[in-house]
Amino acid sequence: MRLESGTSVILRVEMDKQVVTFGELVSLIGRQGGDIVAIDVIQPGRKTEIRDLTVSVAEPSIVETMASAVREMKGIHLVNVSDRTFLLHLGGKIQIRSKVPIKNRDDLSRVYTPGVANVCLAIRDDINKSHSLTIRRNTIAVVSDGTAVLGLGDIGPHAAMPVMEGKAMLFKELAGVDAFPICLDTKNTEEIIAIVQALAPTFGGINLEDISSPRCFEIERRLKETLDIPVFHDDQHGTAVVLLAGLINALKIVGKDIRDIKIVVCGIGAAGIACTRMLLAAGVTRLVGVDKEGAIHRDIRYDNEVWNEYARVTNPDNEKGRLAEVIEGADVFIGLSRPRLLSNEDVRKMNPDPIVFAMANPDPEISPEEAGSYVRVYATGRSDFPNQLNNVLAFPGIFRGALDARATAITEAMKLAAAQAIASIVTPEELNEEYIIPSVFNDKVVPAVRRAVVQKAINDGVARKVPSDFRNLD
Ligand SMILES: NC(=O)c1ccc[n+]([C@@H]2O[C@H](COP(=O)([O-])OP(=O)(O)OC[C@H]3O[C@@H](n4cnc5c(N)ncnc54)[C@H](O)[C@@H]3O)[C@@H](O)[C@H]2O)c1
Ligand SMILES: O=C(O)C[C@H](O)C(=O)O
Ligand SMILES: [Mg+2]
Repeated sequence: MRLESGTSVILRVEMDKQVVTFGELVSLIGRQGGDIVAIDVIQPGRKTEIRDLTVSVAEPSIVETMASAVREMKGIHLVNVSDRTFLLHLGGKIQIRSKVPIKNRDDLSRVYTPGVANVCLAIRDDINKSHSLTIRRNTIAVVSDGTAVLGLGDIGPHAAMPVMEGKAMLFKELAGVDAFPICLDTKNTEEIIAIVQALAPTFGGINLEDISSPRCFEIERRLKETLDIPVFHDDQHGTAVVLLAGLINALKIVGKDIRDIKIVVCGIGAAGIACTRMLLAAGVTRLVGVDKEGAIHRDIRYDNEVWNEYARVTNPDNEKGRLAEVIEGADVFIGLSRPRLLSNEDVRKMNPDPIVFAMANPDPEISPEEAGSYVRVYATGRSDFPNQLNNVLAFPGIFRGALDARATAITEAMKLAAAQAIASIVTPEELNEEYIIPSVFNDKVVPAVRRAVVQKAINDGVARKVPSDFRNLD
């Protein structure tokens, strides 16, 4: 179990009262470094009793040793150990609620039959009306197959669900978008495409999430071609938007030009490839991609066709070798791979004023302690360090804008404008090493991204509707 420090856990214990007293259990927990802060009797009994003990611990490591000691105690059966995070997940994190009450027959006949039939027929006659007369107007699907969940890898569709529920919460809380998590029990590209196509009438947009590369590219491309609602692979484009926003601001601090710097991108998967594309579009010329086998270069023919294309457009000096070698002389490190791949020794080989964006979740490629003071600007994808570079800064506002404009697609210009909008929220007076990117909780982010996205959707001709705040503007 992953635990935060200074956390509290709940031990559910079944006690055989003929063998052990509660006092003995309390003192054992105390000796192990646990502080019992609450006791709930779950199932009282004369012989055996089940109790939940809320125990506060200073260090996560204490939990394991304390649990083993409790487990070994005669007369005690440790039913389970759960922390607050687990409890928050009981029964899932979201629910569906009606917008109108059904209190009488009249309500019933309008929300359901017979009244509803006229609405159905209106949509049959003009399916565009589904965007205004159904949940499509404000609902998107968050679709995953569980193959690249955070940096945890292929943990399967069931295990992916808490992340997808979390994404749905972020959509709702930050941008008022209703998002429904859908985890598919298939890794088959064709099946995923067919399923999402079949689901499309229910939704105003599709957010693909945590689908591993290279399948994610084909899935997104084909869905974009065939659907008339926006399809957006968040790990690719959401990440690229936020990364560019962060880089624009970090470069202002170190006074370097995007066209002169050397960037090393570690992890050439969904996020790494999309970020590379966006960086090249933004003017980067010296970029080397590194994956498990080392630098991606032009002297190898890769099975992954996307990497062959990657080798063609990156690595101008055709550098070879492992991360520890190609990091030499880099100005920027961008990690979109796995935890703990970059060492302090590696960052010391970088040019002065290095920028390190260690974006693997939940643990970055290098911790802030390991990065040390040599790194000038350090950012991660996490919320518990400064400079959170996380796609959550992008996807809520992007879909808010796309839904409001009833967009048919999310174009390159819409993404670029979103990146600039995010970067511009940090004013020159505010900008510093620990503040290159606005907080997720900065309430200017979603409106700014939405505005930029709607404007570009209109310019690019993908808007089917001009939102009222964009009408009658000079
Ligand atoms: N901060 C953010 O907003 C954000 C957004 C998207 C992804 N991410 C993180 O980026 C990482 C990748 O996500 P993804 O969706 O692109 O997954 P992915 O599976 O498509 O790509 C991961 C890539 O990392 C490579 N890799 C694995 N071990 C490596 C190693 N030792 N050295 C170099 N490369 C290695 C894999 O081969 C793969 O190509 C994850 O940790 C994810 O949490 C962060
Ligand atoms: O979920 C996140 O926090 C970011 C990103 O989508 C990821 O897969 O890591
Ligand atoms: Mg993701």
